[in-house]
Amino acid sequence: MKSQSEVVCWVDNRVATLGVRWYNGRSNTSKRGYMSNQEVGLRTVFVDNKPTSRQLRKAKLVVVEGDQKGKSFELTKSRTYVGRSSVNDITLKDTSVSSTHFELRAEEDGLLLRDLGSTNGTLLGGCRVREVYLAPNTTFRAGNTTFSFQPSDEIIDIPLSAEEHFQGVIGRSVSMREVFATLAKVAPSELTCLIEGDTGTGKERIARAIHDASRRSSKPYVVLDCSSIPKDLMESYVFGHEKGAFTGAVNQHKGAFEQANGGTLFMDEIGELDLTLQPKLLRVLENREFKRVGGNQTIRTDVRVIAATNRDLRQMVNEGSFREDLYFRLGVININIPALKERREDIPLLVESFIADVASRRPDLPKMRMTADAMDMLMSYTWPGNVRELKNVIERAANLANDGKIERADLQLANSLGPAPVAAPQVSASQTAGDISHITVDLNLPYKDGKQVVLNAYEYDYLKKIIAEFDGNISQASNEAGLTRYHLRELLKKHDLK
Ligand SMILES: Nc1ncnc2c1ncn2[C@@H]1O[C@H](COP(=O)(O)OP(=O)(O)OP(=O)(O)O)[C@@H](O)[C@H]1O
Repeated sequence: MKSQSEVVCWVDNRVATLGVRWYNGRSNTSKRGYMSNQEVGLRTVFVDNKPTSRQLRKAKLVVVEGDQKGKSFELTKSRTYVGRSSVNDITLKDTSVSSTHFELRAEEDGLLLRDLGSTNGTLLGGCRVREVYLAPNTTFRAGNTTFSFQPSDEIIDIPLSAEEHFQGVIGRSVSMREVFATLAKVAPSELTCLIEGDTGTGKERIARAIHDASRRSSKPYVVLDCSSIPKDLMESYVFGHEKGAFTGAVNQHKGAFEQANGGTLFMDEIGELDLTLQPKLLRVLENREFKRVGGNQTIRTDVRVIAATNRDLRQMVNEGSFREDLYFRLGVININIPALKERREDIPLLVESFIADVASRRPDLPKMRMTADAMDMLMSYTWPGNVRELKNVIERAANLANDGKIERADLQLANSLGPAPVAAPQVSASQTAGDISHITVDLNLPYKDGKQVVLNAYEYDYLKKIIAEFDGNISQASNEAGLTRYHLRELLKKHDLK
């Protein structure tokens, strides 16, 4: 049996192997060195085997054909969105270009050009491409505009945190160290933040960490989950109401802004905020004042707002279901949390912390340890429910383990490809909304976690069926599902079904 430290060490070796894969095609020495002149994209700089910073090569997109011929756009971020809508980093005038047409993502392997489900496609060498790494001076076309990709000599340094945690948020991956470095700078400021990431990636945890590391830490921290509040009560939840403002308003009520006065208001699932309320929220963010529902008095407020979403707000703006001005106002600082499967190096550390967590709550349980075989399974699983799912798997396994030894079977993961076995909802035509007798409700899980388990299983089965039905044709499947091609592709990717 391996001791815990051996397991961690083994995982470190495993991470090193992954590292070699990331740096594929380059010499091993480059892992510790600096970016060479030929390289584009991102490069992580290691000192004493620890990632210390990232280097990003600046580049330009030059329009070589089309209405904007001769125009040049700078690429200075690790992710750049391009399209017709002003919500993008680069806005084009070409009407044959989609609202958000493609993105350019700086990665360790180079600069990735990714079509985002555009109508007219992205073409390189006459072929329609979905994803391709660009070589310097490559030309490609979107709509009637042809671009040339031209790297520059300049390098931008992106700092990484030396720590493997920030206010209780854990991670040792390069992407989380980058998030921690941003949080350290952003938390003491008064800036509004928008946290984006899939469900269960830790957005709420991070919002709390920002509050705890801010000057407001001794003041209230109020959470408002926009997805769980009935539409007609939302305004009252946010701004409060006066007695008699509507039927049932028997007393005056202080809303989230008043409750959070002096502190932080975390608005979770901001994408669910009704369109009619969005201008009112924008006004408070700009003027710091509001009125209760049914009230005439203007109330001043001193609240820092942190919003989070697992939906693609840019897409929602393009579709008209989220206001562009509010999107920009909330995203003064954008924090993007990657899915767990994109930062598997974090898993051992998270596991260690979740095991310690169970141990502190259950001193009656024997000392727990994870077998290398079980850790191997955790490292290769797809984690559609992200860190929340990992936490629940560990919690359950700790209770099932024999003599504290957590083995593969205790994890109850179906395999390394699909979601954990759960009672998936079988909805028949005769079932009415609200009839959930066919779903097993597990009261051992908090509401959000239980809901996610069912949702994951539903998504997985739905995607498998719809893709099989249309023989893998994304356009037809997305039409039938009422999803954009981009959204469907993202869901397939989330469940490793593409
Ligand atoms: N990096 C992390 N370190 C420690 N715990 C984490 C981390 N990320 C997530 N968690 C834990 O995982 C669980 C889910 O996290 P959280 O609720 O913050 O996710 P979320 O992204 O806000 O989910 P949703 O989109 O469903 O609201 C929580 O118990 C949280 O404490």
